[in-house]
Amino acid sequence: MEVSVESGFCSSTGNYSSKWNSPVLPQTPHLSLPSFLFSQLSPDALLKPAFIDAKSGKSISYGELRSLTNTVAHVLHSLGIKKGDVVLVVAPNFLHYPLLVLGVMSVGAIFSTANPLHTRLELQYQIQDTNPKLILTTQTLKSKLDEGMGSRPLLILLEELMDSLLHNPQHYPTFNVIINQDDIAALMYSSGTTGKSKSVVCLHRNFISMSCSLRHVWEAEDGAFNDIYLCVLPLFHMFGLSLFVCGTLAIQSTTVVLNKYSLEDMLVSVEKYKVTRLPVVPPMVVQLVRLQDGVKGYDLSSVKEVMCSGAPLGRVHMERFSKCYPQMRLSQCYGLTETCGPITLCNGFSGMVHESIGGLTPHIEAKIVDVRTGKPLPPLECGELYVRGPSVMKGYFKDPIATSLAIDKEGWLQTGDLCFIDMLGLVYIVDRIKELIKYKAYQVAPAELEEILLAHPEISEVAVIPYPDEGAGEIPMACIVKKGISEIEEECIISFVANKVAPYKKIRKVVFVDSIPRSASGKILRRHLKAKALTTHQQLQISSKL
Ligand SMILES: CC(C)(COP(=O)(O)OP(=O)(O)OC[C@H]1O[C@@H](n2cnc3c(N)ncnc32)[C@H](O)[C@@H]1OP(=O)(O)O)[C@@H](O)C(=O)NCCC(=O)NCCSC(=O)/C=C/c1ccc(O)cc1
Repeated sequence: MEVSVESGFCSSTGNYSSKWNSPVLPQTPHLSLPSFLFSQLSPDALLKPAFIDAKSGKSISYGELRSLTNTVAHVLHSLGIKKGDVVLVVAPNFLHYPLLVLGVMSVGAIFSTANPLHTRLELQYQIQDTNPKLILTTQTLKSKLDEGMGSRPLLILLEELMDSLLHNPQHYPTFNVIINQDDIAALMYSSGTTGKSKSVVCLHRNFISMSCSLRHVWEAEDGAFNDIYLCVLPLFHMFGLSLFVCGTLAIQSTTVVLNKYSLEDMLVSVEKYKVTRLPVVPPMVVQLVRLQDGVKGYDLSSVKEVMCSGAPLGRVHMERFSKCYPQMRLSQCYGLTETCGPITLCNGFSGMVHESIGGLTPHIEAKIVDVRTGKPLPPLECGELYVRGPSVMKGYFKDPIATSLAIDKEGWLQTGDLCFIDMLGLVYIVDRIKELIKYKAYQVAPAELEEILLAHPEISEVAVIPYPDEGAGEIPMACIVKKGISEIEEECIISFVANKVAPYKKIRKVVFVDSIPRSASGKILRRHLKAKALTTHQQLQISSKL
């Protein structure tokens, strides 16, 4: 076999392998993510803060995290939660969020999340899909969950649960239940490459390998144990969850948790806690560049690295960022909910790797597949990125068809991203093939909005596509074919959708078209439409200015 040391490409298989040597993954079948993480705890870490609340400064040490995780497992058990039950958490970030994740997993239950911005209908869809036995939510969000639900799962307020846990500490024996690496640890939502949002089945094995891999890569950097991370990313999505539950806990560093993102709160926290590593999504980089002068009052000298992911970051923004903040390394990484966290990272590569999303992480293999022939391609040639490895999801929950479309018999996951890999093994994203809009790095599934719009009596055909936007990356735009003599206007369409979806999914632009271009099999030709809609919209803008 001819494997290039530089690129990791094997000319006989057509596969790329990671350039990292692979950390040994635990082989014992009986292992959960929490028990794995706590088994690795060094005595030095026990008194060290694992998480700090940015606003109040309250913290939770590694020792407390371990004992409270055990307490949560006992409390959930006493509430009747058993192995395999789903526990849904609907909440924004808060100090004890990771504790809940670990507590739910320790009882053998399945952790599931929802964006607190979701509407009642969106939450209902998720509840019907995964049938949780228990919902944990906040006082503010409760009303969205307890009205109009059919057979109601048990609902507990997080404020009350946390209050009783923290103010009546009890010493429980170590909770004992057999959890296998192949048991389900979490159900997280993603729309994948096509269709509506689906529940991704993540096994303990997936998260354990993610932890091993992040630890292996991050520990290669100096002073990883002393790093201070700032968590401004939502923990209810995989990017945040994987970094701050699998990654930072594995290297036993400290994470400062911000409940709600604002640029100012982020800067205050960086200065106050001397944050060294800052994982972000592109809109935050854009804001940092835009408000460069406003940033001057803050001491950001502690920041070594800004890690950006979740959506593509434009070259212009990267260059501007590097000019404004020369002391900070801006790196990109890449992952999907389906890969249970990042599968490329820039660590280990020196120099300017800005435009790349980094190299494959340990144990991850890739293939660049020619979209027409299906054949694997060598370095510098562009095709769809396929990935394989121990952190790749088991599949979509109770959806064997979607699973078989996403993962082939050899275990390759189709990412829906058009990429190439260079001679050094660095991966570059060129375009997106999948039907997906990324608004502020949140996933918006066109199919979901199209279904809502088609129910409008004055709409005969519709396609929802991404429209470029500097601040948000992309915004959802509806291309509408009106029915008969309808005179429906843009505002009507925007407000028709607005109250049915979370704010980040709103339609923010509309173009009226004569027809929706389709392939012979009836599939919407989105690429074609995107180009057409862009020009139509730009022409409209020009004529309105004249
Ligand atoms: C911090 C952001 C960048 C900006 O926040 P924001 O400006 O406050 O807006 P929100 O996102 O909170 O809210 C969206 C909209 O809802 C509005 N909103 C807000 N709260 C309200 C309210 N209570 N009432 C009504 N309106 C409201 C809010 O104003 C806003 O509207 P608009 O101003 O018109 O844009 C926020 O969008 C954000 O956290 N985005 C990141 C999303 C994210 O984590 N994405 C990753 C998904 S997981 C995945 O796909 C990939 C996994 C992955 C794995 C590994 C990797 O390496 C990489 C990736």
